[in-house]
Amino acid sequence: MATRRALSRVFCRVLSRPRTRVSLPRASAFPAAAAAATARRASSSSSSSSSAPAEHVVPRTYGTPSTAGTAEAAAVAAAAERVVLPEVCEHLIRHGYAVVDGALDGVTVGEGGASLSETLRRELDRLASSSDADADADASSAGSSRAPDGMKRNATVLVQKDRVVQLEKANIFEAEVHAMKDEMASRFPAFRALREDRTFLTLLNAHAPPRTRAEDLHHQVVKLQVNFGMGACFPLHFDSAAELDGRRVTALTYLNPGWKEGDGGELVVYPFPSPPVKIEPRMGRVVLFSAANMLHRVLPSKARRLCFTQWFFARSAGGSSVSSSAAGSSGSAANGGVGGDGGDVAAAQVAALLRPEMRKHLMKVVHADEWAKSIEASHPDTPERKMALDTHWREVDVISRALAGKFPAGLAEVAAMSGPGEDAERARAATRVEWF
Ligand SMILES: O=C(O)CCC(=O)C(=O)O
Ligand SMILES: [Fe+2]
Repeated sequence: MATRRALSRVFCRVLSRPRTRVSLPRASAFPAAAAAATARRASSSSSSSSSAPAEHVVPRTYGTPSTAGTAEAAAVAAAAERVVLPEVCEHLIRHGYAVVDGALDGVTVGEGGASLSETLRRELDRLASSSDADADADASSAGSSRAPDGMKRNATVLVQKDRVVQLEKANIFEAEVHAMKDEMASRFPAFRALREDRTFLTLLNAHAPPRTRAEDLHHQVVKLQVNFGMGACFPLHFDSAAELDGRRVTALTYLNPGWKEGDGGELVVYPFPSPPVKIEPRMGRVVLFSAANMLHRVLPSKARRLCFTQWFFARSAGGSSVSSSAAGSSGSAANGGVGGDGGDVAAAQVAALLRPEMRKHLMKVVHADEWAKSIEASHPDTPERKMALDTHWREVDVISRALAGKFPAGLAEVAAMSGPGEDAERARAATRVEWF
């Protein structure tokens, strides 16, 4: 306990660092993408061609997406080309996250139509505002607002030794586009196009190429979310566990034109050993990060807040290159660096601690108190919440004892490296951290 407190005291800091982001110019600065979008629109609407008829056989295709050739599909593809740029992917790979502004605002749905961000906002607003008076038997359990028609309360599954329980969040509701019945999905054509169009996924594979075929991005899901405010939030968490689930990249898009300072609901990412980064949920902003390795949370929101998530999956779980090619690790690192001289031992321990699998454990200790408070803030006071908190503190104690016993020299260095000041910044710059 004393070790844990000492460690988290060393590490705990306020979120004071200004936001880092990759800002992109608006539509007109991307003539190639704009031309491509126009061309796509033109080809989808024109029915005649001046060139000679093709001689080759037209292959039969299977599973043509229902949105193929629509204005929504063209807009979604054009927006993906503006988000998944080489420099954005470079930032994503190097820092574990990237923020892109303005990409969806500059693309219109059809000639002279609304922007893609506004079109998506209207669709999600319509879903979040729908209510079936009889449908929500669920409102009482988490003591909050009722579920919009077609949405479900966000819940985390807690696996206990002998049973599985649901830990529900207050005032946050979600819907997965692929789970919608056809009739319902057809009422949300822009989201349907987003789920079906593969431009985003293909560009991620092209600009952030996986090191093995098994890690190639293979499919995607889209989850819509409404947060009704009243302090609703997400606790510290990772989106996936690489060994259990093939999710590699998370892309969040925020649709809140009226967001202002004081509304809360900021996303915080923790690219440790760099300081946490607070990201406001502003209209049209897209945030990408490593689904398996980026710790994040959502701060309590005072205002209604809309967003959606795109998750990009490898074909199957496991096969993560980071677990097999640890950043700068040596054989002795996993063994606490036994056998080298002092400096080598500390360096080997730092490398071992910063490997994604180990950093995940380290994060629990570093942010132990904030993590517990975020669990409390995100869920009503129920036996399930108590269970989650007990599990959290049990894990923190086990991990802190294990790490302090095995990596004493490395912990001291990592603590110094994650602090403020130029020396710490230099140390971080010299350390390669793997995110994917
Ligand atoms: O709403 C957000 O900004 C993030 C949501 C999130 O972390 C999740 O759905 O896993
Ligand atoms: Fe998340």
